[in-house]
Amino acid sequence: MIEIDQLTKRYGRTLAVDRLSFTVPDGQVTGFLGANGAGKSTTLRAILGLDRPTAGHTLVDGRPYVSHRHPLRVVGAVLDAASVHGGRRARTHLRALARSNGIPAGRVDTVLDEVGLNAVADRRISGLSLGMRQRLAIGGALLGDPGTLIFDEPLNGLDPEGIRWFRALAGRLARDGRAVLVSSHLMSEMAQTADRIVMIGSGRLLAEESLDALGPSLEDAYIRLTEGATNV
Ligand SMILES: Nc1ncnc2c1ncn2[C@@H]1O[C@H](COP(=O)(O)OP(=O)(O)OP(=O)(O)O)[C@@H](O)[C@H]1O
Repeated sequence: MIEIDQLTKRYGRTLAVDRLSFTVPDGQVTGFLGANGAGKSTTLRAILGLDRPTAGHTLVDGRPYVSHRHPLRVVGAVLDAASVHGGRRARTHLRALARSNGIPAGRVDTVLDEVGLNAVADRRISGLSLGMRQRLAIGGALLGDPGTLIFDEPLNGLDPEGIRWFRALAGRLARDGRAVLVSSHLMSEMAQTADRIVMIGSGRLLAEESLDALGPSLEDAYIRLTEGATNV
């Protein structure tokens, strides 16, 4: 579970996030929506301790992310799949990640299976397609079997079958009791993936609602709610 409480982040004169509060509860997929520059990445970075808030705080399972002894076992996150690269083989990459986080090596094969990369596990990452690297990054997030998952634009590079696979995976992770936060610009996809929606504009909360409460068209709700935000 993630709790964001009055999170504020200022970069010089830019107020990227402005007294933002919302919750990502266990057992549901929460879709995180906002226009370019609305403050989504800043919020995700704050949750993961990569950005220090100007004010307010973020908690994962009741504690700041950085205070968890083995963070990868608490939160799995994919912020930028393209950042997984290089000459290592996919399996070796996951093994190294497991080792450095005190995760049993046996988990690697389970995860490779889960993300559908068994057949290419011994290929070098540099030779994998963007979609395969996306799956590998998702595998890294699943490795510690965490109770909370954060996916930033996870559908980039995935083909239609990959998108369907991700949708099923997110649903399964939530049904197993995990808190799942997914940011995406793809409204139709969000409408099929999320149970609830958090929408932000200009760093402020615009809506935190169940998908059903936002009406029959998520896209219409998004346009309606973001119209007032200055940076749309
Ligand atoms: N390191 C930084 N230094 C200065 N300004 C920043 C920095 N990071 C983000 N910003 C600014 O903060 C605001 C929010 O940016 P952020 O990347 O969080 O938005 P976003 O919703 O993730 O956008 P996108 O969908 O385009 O990724 C923007 O005005 C951005 O220019």
